[in-house]
Amino acid sequence: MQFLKRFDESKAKELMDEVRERVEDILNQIRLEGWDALTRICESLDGLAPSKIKPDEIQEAWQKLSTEMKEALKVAEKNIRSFHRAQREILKDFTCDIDEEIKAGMRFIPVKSAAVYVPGGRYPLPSTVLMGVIPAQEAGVERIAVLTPPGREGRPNSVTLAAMGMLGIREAWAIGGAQAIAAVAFGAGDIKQADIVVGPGNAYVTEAKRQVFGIVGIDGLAGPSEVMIVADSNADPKFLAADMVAQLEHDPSARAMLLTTDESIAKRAIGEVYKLLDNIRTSSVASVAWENGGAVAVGTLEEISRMANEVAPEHLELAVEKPESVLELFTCYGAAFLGNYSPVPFGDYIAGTNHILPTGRSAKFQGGLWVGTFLRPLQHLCASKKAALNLARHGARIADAEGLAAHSLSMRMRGLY
Ligand SMILES: NC(=O)c1ccc[n+]([C@@H]2O[C@H](COP(=O)([O-])OP(=O)(O)OC[C@H]3O[C@@H](n4cnc5c(N)ncnc54)[C@H](O)[C@@H]3O)[C@@H](O)[C@H]2O)c1
Ligand SMILES: [Zn+2]
Repeated sequence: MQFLKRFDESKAKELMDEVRERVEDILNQIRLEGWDALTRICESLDGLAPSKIKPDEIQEAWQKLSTEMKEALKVAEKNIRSFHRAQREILKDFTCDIDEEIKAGMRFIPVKSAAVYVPGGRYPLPSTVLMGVIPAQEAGVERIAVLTPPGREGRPNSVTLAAMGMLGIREAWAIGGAQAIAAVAFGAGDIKQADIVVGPGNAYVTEAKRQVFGIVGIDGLAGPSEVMIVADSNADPKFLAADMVAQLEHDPSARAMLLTTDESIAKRAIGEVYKLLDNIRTSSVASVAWENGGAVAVGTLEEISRMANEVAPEHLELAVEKPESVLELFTCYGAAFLGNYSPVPFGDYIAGTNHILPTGRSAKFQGGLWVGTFLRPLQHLCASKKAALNLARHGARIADAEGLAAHSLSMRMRGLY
């Protein structure tokens, strides 16, 4: 691989240590002092006390939304719901015969209570309301609480509220950051503890989810955005540049990597990135992200796929001829976008796939948010009296080897009668 531009990794570790300590402190305060600590932290970070968003306010935001925006959100809802409903359908309860006398099975039962974090620090993200809430609804979760920062005007963005209204959300809180995650992970004031906390966020939010995992469930680690674009001579440098800047504008710590088999495409795409950064409204964020987290390299498709499977990017875009067959080379990514006409933003907003996806190499061990995130696969077993004899004979030997006498007894008793 020949790099034309590399990441600047120098500050990354220091920053992560700082975030880890800061978040640990926030979580401890809220765990020990509840609502009082939550209030103190919200006021100091976002300038406002935590507050409940009334159901009327949510419904009113939906009523007041323009017809065009309503239509856009409806199209997104329809597509996202249809993809996630199809996921629910593949998770069927089943029982199988291990042999004639032993049956085993699984049931998929939803968690009772889920909290969905919707980012809103730098930009309001009404799209994340849809991405977090619809899969929970399709899974059959009873209580869905949404948490989102209050925003500069003191209330969450009106489109974010309208999206909640469209989906019939009744519980929402204007609280952001690690403190929002702590509030639903431990419970605080009137905020009840949730069974699972899902949703993307900045480094603080993501680190908070990592630290509360085990006390509550989490969907995964969906931190600052990343894209890896794989391009051959078929690609359009203007498309490539727009797709890179589309990731970079999310956060100064976002990343965009272009790997191409064609050096001239790489050079032209870099030129287009600088042109865009000169003009685009979000260039103050995107330019910092490009300096720190922009990378461009040229190599063979084999070299590229090897690197991609190590980096495990959140988004993988395949701007190549025959993307469907090239996809087979790639095994670690949150979501893949095939061909020149499936840019990542279609997945961000409207096409149906989820945008809450693993970042920071976590696609090596997890996928993105889906209906299964909210469903617990519960296993059960039923052996007949006849099966017990054989199971006890062999099972007791293993228990005896482990020295677990009551285990052995429990099985042998069943085998005797
Ligand atoms: N991976 C994914 O699936 C995915 C999807 C969408 C968005 N994202 C990411 O979500 C992130 C959204 O970030 P955001 O910052 O705009 O909104 P956010 O809502 O995640 O965070 C805002 C909150 O961070 C807290 N905060 C800010 N500075 C802090 C500090 N110094 N110490 C402690 N807390 C602090 C504040 O309380 C604020 O309310 C972006 O990084 C974006 O890339 C990821
Ligand atoms: Zn995006």
